[in-house]
Amino acid sequence: MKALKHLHKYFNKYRYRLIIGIIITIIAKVFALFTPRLIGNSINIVSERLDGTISDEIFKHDLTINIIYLVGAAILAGIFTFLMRQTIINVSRFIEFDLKNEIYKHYQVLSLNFYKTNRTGDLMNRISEDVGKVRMYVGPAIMYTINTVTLFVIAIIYMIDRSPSLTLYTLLPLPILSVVIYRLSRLINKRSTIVQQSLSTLSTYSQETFSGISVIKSYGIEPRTNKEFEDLSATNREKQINLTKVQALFFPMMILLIGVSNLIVIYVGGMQYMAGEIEKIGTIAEFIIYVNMLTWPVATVGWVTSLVQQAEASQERINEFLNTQPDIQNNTPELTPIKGDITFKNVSFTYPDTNIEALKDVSFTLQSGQTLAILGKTGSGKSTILDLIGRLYDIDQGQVLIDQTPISELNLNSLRESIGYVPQDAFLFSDSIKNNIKFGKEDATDEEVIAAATNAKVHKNIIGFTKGYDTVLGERGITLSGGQKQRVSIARAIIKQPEILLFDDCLSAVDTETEEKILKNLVKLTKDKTTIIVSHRISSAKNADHIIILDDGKVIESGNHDTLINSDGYYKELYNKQSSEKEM
Ligand SMILES: Nc1ncnc2c1ncn2[C@@H]1O[C@H](COP(=O)(O)OP(=O)(O)OP(=O)(O)O)[C@@H](O)[C@H]1O
Repeated sequence: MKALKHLHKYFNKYRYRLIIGIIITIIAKVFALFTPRLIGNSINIVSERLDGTISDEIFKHDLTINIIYLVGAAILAGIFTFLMRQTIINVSRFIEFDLKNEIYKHYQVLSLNFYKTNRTGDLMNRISEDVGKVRMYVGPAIMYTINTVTLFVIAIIYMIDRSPSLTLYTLLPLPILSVVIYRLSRLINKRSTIVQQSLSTLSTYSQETFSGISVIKSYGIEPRTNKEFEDLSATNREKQINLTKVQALFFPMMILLIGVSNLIVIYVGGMQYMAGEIEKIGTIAEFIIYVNMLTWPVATVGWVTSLVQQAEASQERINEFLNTQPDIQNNTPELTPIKGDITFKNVSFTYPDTNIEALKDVSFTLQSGQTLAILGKTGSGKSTILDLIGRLYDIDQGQVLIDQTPISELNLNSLRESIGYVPQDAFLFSDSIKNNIKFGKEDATDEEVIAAATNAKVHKNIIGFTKGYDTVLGERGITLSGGQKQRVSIARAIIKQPEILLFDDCLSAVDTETEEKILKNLVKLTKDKTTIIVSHRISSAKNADHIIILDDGKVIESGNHDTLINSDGYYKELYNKQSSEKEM
C-alpha cells in the first residue's frame, strides 16, 4: 500500500465528498436491510392468520402496512444507492482527472533524454491504463468495501438478534466463497493482462503497417503482412478463449455457493423451527434473504483485494515516472530577458545514452543580429550545436554563454521563448494550417499568419487548397509535400519574432530557386535577430556573417564566404562542386 500513499493528497482534497459518500452508503444499506425483516414479518403475519391467531381485519391491516414499508424502504434504498454512486464514483473520476493532469504536466518538464529512454507506448499506458486501474481502487474498491462492511455489521446485528446459532451456520460458507472468488479474480486479472499485452502487440503492428502502407505496397509484401497479422490475431484469440474459460467459472461458482448457503439455512433453520428453537417461520425466509444479500458483497472482498493489488502495481509505475527529475533544471526562477549574443567556449559534448562525443572543443562567437552558417558532413554535430543553444542538454566541458551569461543561469522559459526553432524533420500537428503556424504565436492575427506564410514562400500553396488556411493536416487531413511542410514550419518560427532563430537544414526539400527567395526574405526579417542556419548547401550559407565547418564534432574551418572560398578546404570543394552541378 506504500505506492498508494501518493493518493492521500487527493483523498484530502475531496474529503468532504468522501465523508458524505460514506454516510450515504450507510443510509442506503440501512434501508436495504429493512427488506428481509419486513418480508419475514409478512410471512409471520400470513402464518398467524393461517393458525387463526389473528383476525382477518388485523391480518389485512398489518400486511398492508408491511407492504407499504417494504415499498418505501426499497425506494429510499434505491435513491441512496444512486446518491452513493454519484458521490464516491464521482470522486474517483475527479481524482482520475487530477492524476492524469499531474502526470501530463510532469511529462512536459522531463528532458528529451527521458523520452529517448522510455517508449511512447509506455508513457501512454501509464497515463491511461494505469490511471484507470488506480481509479478502480479510488472508486469501486472503496465503495464496495464501505458497502460490505456496513452491510455486514447491520445484517449480523439483525441476524444475531433473531437467532445466533442460525447466524453462525449461515455465515459458514461465506469465507470459502471469498477465497474462491479471490483466486478466480487473480486468475482473471492475470489472463486479462496477457490479453491486453497481445492486443497491444496487435494494434502496434497494425498501426505500423498502416503508417508504412506505401512501403508495403511498393515492395508488394501484403501477403507477408497479412500472414503476420493473422498469426498475431490467432495468438490473441487463443488468449481471449483462455480468459473466457475462467470468466465462465465465476457465476456458476457463485450460484453454487449461494445454493449451498440457502440449503444450510433451510435445513438448519427447519430443524431449529421444528425443535422450537426458532419461534417464527418468517425467520427462515428472513435468513434466506440475508444470505443472498451478503453473498455478493462477500464475493467482492476477493475482487476488491485484487483491484487494490492492481492499483498498487499501477501506482508504483506512475510514481516511478513522477519521481523522475528532469535532467535540465531551471536554476533561475526570475525571468531573464534575452538579447541574443551567443558564445561557445571550448565546448565538448557527449550524448549520455550513446556515449557518442558529438562536439569536441567547439568555439565561436556570434553577436546579436548576426548570422552564422554551419556546414559539415552528416553526423558532424551541427544539430547538436542547436540543441545546446536551446538547452535541451547540459554540456560536459566548456561554456555556452548567451548574452555573456552561462546558459544554465538563465531562466529556462525566457531562454526557450526567445528561440524560434525549425527542426530538420518538420513536425506539424493534425490541425489546420493556420493553427500550425499560430503555434509559434498563439494570439497572432490572420494578417500576421499570412505575412509569415508569404515570407516562408508557402502562402500561394496554401491558398491553392480549397479550404486555404483552414485546411486540416495530418491523419484526417491532407498531406503536405516535404518542402511545403518545411516552409510551414519556417512560417511558425518567424511569426514568433524571437531574438534567436535556429534553422536546422530546413530548406533541404525546397528547390534552389525557392530557397533563394526564402533566404532573401529571411535576411530582411532577421536583420536584428541572431540567426543560425545549418545546411548542406553553399547557397544557404554564403550570405552569413560567419561560417563554420564541422567535421566529426570539430571546427575544421571558419570565416566568411570570401575568406573560405579563397582557402583550400571543405567549403571551397563544396562550393566548386555545387557551382558545377548548378551549371549542369
Ligand atoms: N539524441 C541523440 N542521442 C545520441 N546520439 C546522438 C543524438 N543526436 C545525435 N547523436 C549523435 O551525435 C552525432 C552528431 O549528430 P548531429 O545530429 O548533431 O549531426 P548533424 O551534423 O546534424 O547530422 P545531419 O547533417 O545528418 O543532420 C552523430 O554521431 C549522432 O549519431
